Amino acid sequence: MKHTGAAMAHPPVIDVSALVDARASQAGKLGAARAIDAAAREWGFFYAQHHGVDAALVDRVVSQARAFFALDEVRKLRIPMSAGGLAWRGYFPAGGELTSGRPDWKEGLYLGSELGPDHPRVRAGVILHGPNLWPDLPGFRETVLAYLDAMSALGQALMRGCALGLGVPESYFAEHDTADPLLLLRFFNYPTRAAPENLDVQWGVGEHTDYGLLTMLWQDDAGGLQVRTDTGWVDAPPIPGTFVCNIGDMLDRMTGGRWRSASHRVAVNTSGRDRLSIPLFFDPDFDTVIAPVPGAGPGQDDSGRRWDGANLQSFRGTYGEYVTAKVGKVFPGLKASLRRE
Ligand SMILES: O=C(O)CCC(=O)C(=O)O
Ligand SMILES: [Fe+2]
Repeated sequence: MKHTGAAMAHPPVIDVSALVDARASQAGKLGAARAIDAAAREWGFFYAQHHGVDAALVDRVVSQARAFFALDEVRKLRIPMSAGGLAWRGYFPAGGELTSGRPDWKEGLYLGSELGPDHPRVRAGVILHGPNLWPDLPGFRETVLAYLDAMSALGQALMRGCALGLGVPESYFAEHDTADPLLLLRFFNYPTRAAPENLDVQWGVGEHTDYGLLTMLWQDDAGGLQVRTDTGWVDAPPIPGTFVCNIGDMLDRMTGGRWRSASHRVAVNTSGRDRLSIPLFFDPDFDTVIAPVPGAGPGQDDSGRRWDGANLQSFRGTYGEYVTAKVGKVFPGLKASLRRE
């Protein structure tokens, strides 16, 4: 796909206020929806501006994330991912995640919807479902849970725009895929200190696509996120007050490839200070059978252009099946615990 008009230096910034404001006009909603459709086709990425998420809440989340990473490693490792089990929660140190087969030079804390031991899916041992592992920091839990709620509402609003952009009723995704969305939240810190020489590190995060519907990312001002386009890699620089949003594999699949689940990566941090990023993955209900949106064309084999060499358009099954196959590759240690089940 060619970029129209003047070449854009980065994915477009879209005013999404009409999608979050209940009093907005239909024309306003359609304007935002068309902009999302164009960006999703051309880039698979856009910046959401005027998104309505309380800036003070975002500041509190950022402060909590910084406070967590500032703890010494021994304290961070009091909540290791190995203690999170199948729920996929907790802390991993730099070098512990292999996004594209090599260790990423980042440390992270995995969080998500808080589900107690009596929740049916937790009882049944369904992966990605369970309680969080909370660090011992005042206000951490309340802040994260409030942020999950606010971002879930934004995710639903953006999905209404996605539906309108695809020419289906605005409630389409809420009715078919996101009545009970899978929400995963990650705090990442990309250290300035160099990786040890014996570790085969090339990226902060290696090239990959996201698995689900829509990712909404807060990033600090250090930079380093890059997006793959038809003509090469392009920076997605920090823009204050926005979330970087990108289309995941499931929206690519459901639109028959009309929308791009674009490859992206993060360069090793050379900014001279640690880089903080906070992606929120807004994904389909675990048990939803992934089906094409009405009017979507037949998907064509896209294995030739995909980073993982997989033909995404041939995927059939539930989102749970898709994501289960993916996560084991990223954390080999947890895959082993999965096999024991
Ligand atoms: O940290 C970032 O900027 C991007 C992280 C990312 O792509 C991911 O976690 O899927
Ligand atoms: Fe990603």
